[in-house]
Amino acid sequence: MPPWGRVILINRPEWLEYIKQGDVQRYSRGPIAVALFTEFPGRNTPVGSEGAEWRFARRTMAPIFTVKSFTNHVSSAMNEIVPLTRELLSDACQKGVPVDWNDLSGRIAFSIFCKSALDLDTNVLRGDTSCLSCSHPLLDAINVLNRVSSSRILNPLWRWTEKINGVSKKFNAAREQMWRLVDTVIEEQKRMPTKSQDNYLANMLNDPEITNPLLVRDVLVTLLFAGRDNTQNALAWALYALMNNPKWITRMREEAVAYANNDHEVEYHDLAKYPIHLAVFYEVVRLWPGLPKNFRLAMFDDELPAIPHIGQPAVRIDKGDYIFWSDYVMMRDEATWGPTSNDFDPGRHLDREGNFVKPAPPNFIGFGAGPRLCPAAQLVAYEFVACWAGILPYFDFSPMKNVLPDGTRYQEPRLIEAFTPSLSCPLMVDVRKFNDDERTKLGFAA
Ligand code: HEM
Repeated sequence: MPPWGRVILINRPEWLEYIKQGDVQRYSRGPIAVALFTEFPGRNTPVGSEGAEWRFARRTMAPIFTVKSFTNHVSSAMNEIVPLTRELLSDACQKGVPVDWNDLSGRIAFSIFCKSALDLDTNVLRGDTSCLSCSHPLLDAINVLNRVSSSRILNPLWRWTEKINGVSKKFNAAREQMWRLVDTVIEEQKRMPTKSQDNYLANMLNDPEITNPLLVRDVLVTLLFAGRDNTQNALAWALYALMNNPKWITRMREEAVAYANNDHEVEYHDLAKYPIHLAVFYEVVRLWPGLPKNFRLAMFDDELPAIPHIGQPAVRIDKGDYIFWSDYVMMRDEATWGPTSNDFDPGRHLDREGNFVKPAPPNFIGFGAGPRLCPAAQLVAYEFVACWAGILPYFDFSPMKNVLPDGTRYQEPRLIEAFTPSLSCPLMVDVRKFNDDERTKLGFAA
């Protein structure tokens, strides 16, 4: 056995759940992942820390993932951002221009987070399509950091190779830029006593237990990254899957029309009324999970339990072994999900009466399990439902028919090699707005 332990690849959900339940106590991310995450998103975050620091970072983030925050802040952000998205899509229809839904999803996700947690208008999303050609320096910097960080997972020599190929310079410049921008947001919040003191950042700054300014910065960076990236991917893969399975668009639309309210977008407390949307969301996360591949380091000798029903005996684990798995492969495994495991079928999360049946570990591990379970699972489900319920009753989408003057055409996206399940290319779609007759037929009051 090599001195650094064995690398054990697992594909049984029972074992993955076992390891995740032992997270922090018996299994850790290990020094490789911690070194990677220390660079980005930062040392003082749940993803980049272990033990007491991890606990403190989780507690620092907790207020953003409460029902109070969803009800007071996220719902009110959705009331601005969803109508703005509709305005933008209407503008695209009027001008007859296609839209890169992958890019637009990122703008929506980024705007929701900035508005709800920081009370910040970033301008990456406006009511006309001209905003689609403008970027935001923070988004650009995070994109560079994400791409470079994920390439490091498979390159143990990155500290050296990046010096030679110049990538480390690019990474450091992007990180400086991101830190500067985040520090500016923090300073502005501190300077503005009249500004709402009831947002997440203000509360964090007023918390007497949070004395480390680097913690505030790292936590914001993590949330900006996670809040944008995974939400973007879920919205983008959803449209890709839905365009290939239009009957689910019809069902979502019917559900959205049934509960549509002229005064406001879907509110958090109404989430349970949207079983079809929730089933679609969970099916998207099953097929394109938040972290397609992952690993842990065993901190003690241990044993993966026997699985009697498949005749699998227990497996010895030694301190120092690395356990690898792929959520992506496991959640498409026929042995767990049946012969249609690779198909997009939200129906598998609905019972006979059409109630949503939330998939859970061990089979469904799209949000992880155990102590490191994604704290945002409920938040992102709400954002997803509110977005689609606010869009599908008004618009129809189809893969872009024409080829643009610069040669851009509709392409089937693939999963790229990254931390998160990012799309390999723009998702170019044509958008069509329903006219009044069509909307009446859909069930909207005239
Ligand atoms: C569809 C959307 C999302 C999916 C599928 C997803 C998935 C996951 C998964 C699988 C993990 C566990 C990682 C592990 O075990 O190593 C995780 C952790 C985490 N997620 Fe999410 N996530 C999503 C959205 C978000 C959002 C919107 C945020 C923040 C606003 C967020 C914040 C975090 C944080 C901070 C952790 C680290 C938890 C820890 O290590 O204690 N996630 N997420």
